[in-house]
Amino acid sequence: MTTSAAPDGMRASGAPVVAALNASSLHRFFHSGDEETQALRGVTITVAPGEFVAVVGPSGSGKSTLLSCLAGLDEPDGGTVRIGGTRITRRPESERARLRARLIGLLTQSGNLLNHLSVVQNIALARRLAGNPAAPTGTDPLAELGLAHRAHARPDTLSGGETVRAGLAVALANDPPVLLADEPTGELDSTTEAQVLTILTRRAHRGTALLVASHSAAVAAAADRVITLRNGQVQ
Ligand SMILES: Nc1ncnc2c1ncn2[C@@H]1O[C@H](COP(=O)(O)OP(=O)(O)OP(=O)(O)O)[C@@H](O)[C@H]1O
Repeated sequence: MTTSAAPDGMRASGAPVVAALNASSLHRFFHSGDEETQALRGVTITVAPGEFVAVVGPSGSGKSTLLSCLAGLDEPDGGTVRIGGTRITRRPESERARLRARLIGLLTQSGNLLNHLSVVQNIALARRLAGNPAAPTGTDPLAELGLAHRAHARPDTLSGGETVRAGLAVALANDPPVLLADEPTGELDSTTEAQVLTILTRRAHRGTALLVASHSAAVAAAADRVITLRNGQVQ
């Protein structure tokens, strides 16, 4: 909620508000032989700091492709992605990886935990990759996620709900301004899903911009805004 009388897109001070995440006219095509799949066809979205946006749409509508492009895991064939004003597209992979480590928390369907490391070692690795070996002050993601007692567990010994929370702890290890999650609650029962959504909502209230791709009605209900993708376009 805003109490300022400043016009849209401006702070009360007159300075422009920088979107946490801005994607402009994203296109992504895949080719296989003579077949072309237009996975993204001109997708433009903006997420403000502290906003929780759900991306919904039928299977194959482009949700995972969109998240990969937003995270800099994949390079779109056209369009631009900016995180907090910093362009992440059209850069070498090494630069995209550096920016991703610093600016984006990412939870993918394949998970973001290395099985040969404990949960706490996975968090430490995420911090080293971002060039932040020390924890951000005042944050202990494991305590926040109710997972302190599983800090030294290997990921393959965790329950489904613990695995998602451990993945979130890694994604949040550097207190990123943007958190992207692909179907984070797909494997969870409704009680555990509600717990994860409470954690995500709390994060948004602390200023993190959240973009969550999901088929779940509960995720859409918890979000501030829902974007529907169909055939690679925002409806
Ligand atoms: N690497 C790839 N090579 C070829 N086609 C791909 C590739 N990745 C995605 N696609 C195609 O792009 C389209 C969008 O796929 P995407 O995985 O983004 O959809 P989605 O909305 O995430 O689906 P789901 O909800 O089932 O996960 C689909 O037609 C898919 O088959």
